[in-house]
Amino acid sequence: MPAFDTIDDLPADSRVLVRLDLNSPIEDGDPQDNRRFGRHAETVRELADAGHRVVLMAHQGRPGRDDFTSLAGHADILADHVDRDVAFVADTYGDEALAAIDALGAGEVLLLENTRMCEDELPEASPEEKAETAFVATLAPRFDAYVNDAYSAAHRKHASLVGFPLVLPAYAGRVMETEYEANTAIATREFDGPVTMVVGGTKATDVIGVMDALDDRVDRFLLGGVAGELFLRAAGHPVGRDVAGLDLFDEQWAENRELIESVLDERGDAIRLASDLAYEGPDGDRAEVAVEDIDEKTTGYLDVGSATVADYEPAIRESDAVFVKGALGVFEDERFADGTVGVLEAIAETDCFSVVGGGDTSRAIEMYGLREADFSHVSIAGGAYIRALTGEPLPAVEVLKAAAERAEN
Ligand SMILES: Nc1ncnc2c1ncn2[C@@H]1O[C@H](COP(=O)(O)OP(=O)(O)OP(=O)(O)O)[C@@H](O)[C@H]1O
Ligand SMILES: O=C(O)[C@H](O)COP(=O)(O)O
Repeated sequence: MPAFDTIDDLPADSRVLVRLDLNSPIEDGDPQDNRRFGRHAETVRELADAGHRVVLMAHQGRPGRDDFTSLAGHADILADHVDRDVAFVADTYGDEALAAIDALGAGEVLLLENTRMCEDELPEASPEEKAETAFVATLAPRFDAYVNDAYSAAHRKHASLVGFPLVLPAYAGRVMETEYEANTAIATREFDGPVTMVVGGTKATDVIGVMDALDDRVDRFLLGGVAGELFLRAAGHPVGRDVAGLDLFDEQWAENRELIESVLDERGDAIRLASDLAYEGPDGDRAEVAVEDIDEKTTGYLDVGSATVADYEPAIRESDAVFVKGALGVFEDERFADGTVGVLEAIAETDCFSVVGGGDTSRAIEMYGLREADFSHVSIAGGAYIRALTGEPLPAVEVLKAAAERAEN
């Protein structure tokens, strides 16, 4: 039985207020289509097809940043995915919004303005405090139910995520359901064979925390990316040189050195480090070097090498479950995609339970023509995925669970 009620449990002909996560890259002021739209479209379509009146809330960017924009363009992209009209109103809970909500017919869909344009949304606070805001108190009485589909924002204690489910019967949408189940599997499911975690990317501080927390749930960690180079450094290799003016290595090294050394010391037998690395050679081509032959920190490395991929592939094939967090190299540049793509291909070829997480890393799947269907789950969450892996509760999920308990009693 799921931890919360789902849209299967919604009473017929409901007026539903639905929270999505349509937070997207913005280019020249316009939102760019991405996998979040396609995923949420499933929930929206299902609700509209069932004849509910569907009012959507979502956020975009953060106040003060360039990506903080209206959701007008998001409504158009979503409409293409849902294959029906998605009306938009440039208001969150004022008279215009209320009029548009009241005018909505059965099976119709309306998107409200960026929730973060409403003052009550952002400061993080308890569900009880958020439920008392004018935003929640004004909108809630117009609805029969609240649906949360925004798993990827569930680590935030914002009004649209934790306030409404306290005062309305609350349900999980399809994205919330599948993300929750897959992303908590590492902590909750029993697997018959080895559990492997591929660890890479640039946010070394986050993933090292995950490695520390998952210590007893993971049989082997396959390392690459910035985190991998920091572990190589702890093992005595002079690697981790920043290129292109970025500061990815030294600060994270200073911050995590002790933890890295202790994780390596305690779980060294479970940690596989790259045996070779790739860099940009003098003629601009990909060049590789064995880690043993690196004796000076003069080169910036951008991928794991081919011997490392050959070493990681059988480890993946023998696994019963593989979780991916972070890319093994700068896959956006074709020359340095071999590590990330090689590992993803190996996972796709096996029938193990597999979850690929992280907004950037999962982009490699479409960039290099892999099929999402060959993985058990490709997450659309970033920060929430990291927290799920460490077993940290997500506030918006906790309120959904509490709502289900309330409904049962
Ligand atoms: N050696 C390296 N040097 C610099 N960047 C690297 C290296 N290896 C991987 N990367 C970069 O890591 C990025 C992915 O890492 P990130 O930590 O952002 O992971 P993610 O889990 O995909 O993202 P998010 O948390 O944003 O959802 C890729 O864009 C890739 O270019
Ligand atoms: O894009 C995301 O990861 C989520 O929408 C959360 O966005 P935030 O980090 O701005 O809260």
